[in-house]
Amino acid sequence: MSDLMPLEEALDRLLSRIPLPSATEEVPLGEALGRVLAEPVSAATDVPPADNSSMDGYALAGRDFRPGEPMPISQRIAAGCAPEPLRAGTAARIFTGAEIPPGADAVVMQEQAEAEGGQVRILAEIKPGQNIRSRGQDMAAGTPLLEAGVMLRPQTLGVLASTGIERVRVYRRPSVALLSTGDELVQPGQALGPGQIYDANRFLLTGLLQQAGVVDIRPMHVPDAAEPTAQALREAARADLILSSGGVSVGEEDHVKAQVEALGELNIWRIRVKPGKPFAAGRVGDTPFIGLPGNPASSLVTFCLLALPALHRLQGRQVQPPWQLQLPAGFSREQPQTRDEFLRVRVENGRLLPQGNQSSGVLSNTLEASGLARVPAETSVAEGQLLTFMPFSSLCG
Ligand SMILES: Nc1nc2c(c(=O)[nH]1)N[C@H]1C(S)=C(S)[C@@H](COP(=O)(O)OP(=O)(O)OC[C@H]3O[C@@H](n4cnc5c(N)ncnc54)[C@H](O)[C@@H]3O)O[C@H]1N2
Ligand code: MOO
Repeated sequence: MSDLMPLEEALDRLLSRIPLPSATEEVPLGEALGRVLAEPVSAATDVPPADNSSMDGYALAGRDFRPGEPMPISQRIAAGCAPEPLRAGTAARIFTGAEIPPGADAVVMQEQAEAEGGQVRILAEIKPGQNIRSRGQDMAAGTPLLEAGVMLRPQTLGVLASTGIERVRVYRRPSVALLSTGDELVQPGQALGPGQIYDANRFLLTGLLQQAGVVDIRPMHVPDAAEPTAQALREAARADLILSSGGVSVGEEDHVKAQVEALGELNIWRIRVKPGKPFAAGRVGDTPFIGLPGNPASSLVTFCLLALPALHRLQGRQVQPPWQLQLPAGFSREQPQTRDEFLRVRVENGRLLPQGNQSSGVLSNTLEASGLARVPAETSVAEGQLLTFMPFSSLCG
């Protein structure tokens, strides 16, 4: 099994051959969710743009304050209003989010004050600056906020909006040709004939691609024959990436590998990963090609570990390793494997438990599994031993 490529080497090799996007476009903030920034962004304004109150209460100047003595209320400042300078010896009625009037340096919350007949008595000690959110305390204008390669999440959009940014420059979205190979495949909705199965991978992989931010997905079905495979690959090479499932193993019905070699090159084939050994990658013409094994669990695992980082790079996104937590095994296994194994597991009482049948043809156990646990090659597992756990929420997003 020494001819199998270790996962990390395959990932490095794969990523080194994925081009960054060449084109960018400007989009309004409201359409930017999930897009990848193509240039750095700095704060356009101070946030908040002016000192403002964090409480409903009374704004005053600390030097005018006499404990227990009434002060005249000289103005009322609601959020959204422009305050007048505070008259000496007076307080201003103020509300959360309203601008602090020039001359005031503290806000007393109304629970610590008594107002009557246009006057207010402050019942507590005050500290200069209390209950004031100062101008620029969140961000000062010009503060670098984001680098190119960052994917825009809802909170990122909120931050950009708070500083008044209306449009962002993002990378153009890549297109992906998605090939399901195999004579046995039919689409859900059709009756199954002898020897046929439903094409689970088209939906599994379409979902994973959509979740990864790909919009232009071009699904194709490819029969197990050399010329139709070549034709499909040529057509697929018009997309920015070709992602296929099946047809990469060693049988003479597996045509994908040979046809990729004929139309371009294959630079990864067979990795030290279970499930997913026959994973292949290369190019068709100049278009990157990623060939996932046909077994659905093998497709899922190799998509998460290899295709997703490649897609991130293709989108211009910084490639980050998935979350990796060390959790104790809730099982033991004496028989070591020759490949690094990625078990579909659930977490119960903080322990990792393999979920159901781990055959690479079984996908239904992912309904209850919450992620993958890695068992290194040539290693047995003792109960309580720490294993690396990667939640699906981080692996597939
Ligand atoms: N003699 C050997 N045979 C196999 C080896 C090997 O080393 N020597 N490796 C096995 C391993 S491991 C895997 S994984 C599979 C992968 O084979 P392929 O990638 O060529 O995939 P296929 O043969 O086309 O299909 C495998 C399996 O998955 C089913 N399948 C395929 N596509 C879909 C789909 N879209 N939806 C649902 N199921 C799909 C297909 O019917 C097969 O049952 O090879 C082993 N063989
Ligand atoms: O390496 Mo294969 O994916 O297990 O059945």
